[in-house]
Amino acid sequence: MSAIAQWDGVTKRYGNVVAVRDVNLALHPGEATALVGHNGAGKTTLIKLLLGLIRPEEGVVRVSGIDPAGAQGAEARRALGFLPENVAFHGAMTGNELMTFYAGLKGHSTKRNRELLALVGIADAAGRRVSTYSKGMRQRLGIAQALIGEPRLLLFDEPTSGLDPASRIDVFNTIDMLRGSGATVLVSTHALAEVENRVDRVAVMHRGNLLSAGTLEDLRQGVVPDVGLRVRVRNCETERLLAALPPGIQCTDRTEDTLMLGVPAADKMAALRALASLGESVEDIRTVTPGLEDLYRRLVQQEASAA
Ligand SMILES: Nc1ncnc2c1ncn2[C@@H]1O[C@H](COP(=O)(O)OP(=O)(O)OP(=O)(O)O)[C@@H](O)[C@H]1O
Repeated sequence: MSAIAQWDGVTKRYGNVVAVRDVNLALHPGEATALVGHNGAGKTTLIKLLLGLIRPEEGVVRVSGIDPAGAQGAEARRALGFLPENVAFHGAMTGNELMTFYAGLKGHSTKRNRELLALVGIADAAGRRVSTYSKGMRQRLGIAQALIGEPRLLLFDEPTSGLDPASRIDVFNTIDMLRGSGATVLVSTHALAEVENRVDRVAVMHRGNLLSAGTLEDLRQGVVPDVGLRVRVRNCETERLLAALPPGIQCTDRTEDTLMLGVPAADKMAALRALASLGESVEDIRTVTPGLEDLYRRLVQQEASAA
């Protein structure tokens, strides 16, 4: 599948600070990708590079095959919709006026503006000054302006920061809808649990390095080759059970009545049989699939211990 956007061997420095280092990443048509990482990890820098606002010191950035900071950058940017991290609008203008303004800036017709405002749920407030909007409504307006001109690639920089739970769900529903309509979406976010089932791929940034990129399953394979088992133990017999575990089973965490075990995937059935043979001390066994928060934490830990 050819990429709609890509960073090839990209390094960007601000003075002595290496904001992103040798990043290789591609966005594929029709897919939603979450860009996750701590504050200062380099997420916004990657987005600014795609927008052509900054140039890399090393490597190549392409949007639809075009250098977005080059002579044909304006053409590449026409395919982009962007929601900045801190969306700020002139409070004296109405939603309608702002949409007209942004359509003019982008060189697109205003014909679909009303439809876009309805899509994000603020059509009724379109005639009101933006200074009367709540934070969530401003964010919705930000999404509506990003959708002007039906961009094929949408870049959302922390679209849910500062929003209440209902508005956060709405934002992710909109992302789902865009993805369903065939758009490519890159969403930079700290909301790992919220995003995990809403995107096709995840790219994990840490201190300017891309630690991992792929589907959640790719991340799981790369980070946790073991199967996780949560074993509930009767009568606080954890010590006895630990001593009786066959080799190859690692205890990763424990409480008085629960053991978290890691088992190589190939040995899962053998491990389950061994646990079952320990008799009534074992009250319950559940396999545990690590979520994005867990995977992210482990990736960062791995990086820290390798450094
Ligand atoms: N204009 C700039 N001048 C100097 N340093 C910068 C500039 N922009 C970003 N940086 C630095 O580059 C690094 C990456 O910043 P970036 O904004 O890309 O991170 P981020 O992952 O988007 O962070 P956050 O989640 O806080 O928005 C940080 O160390 C930041 O301080």
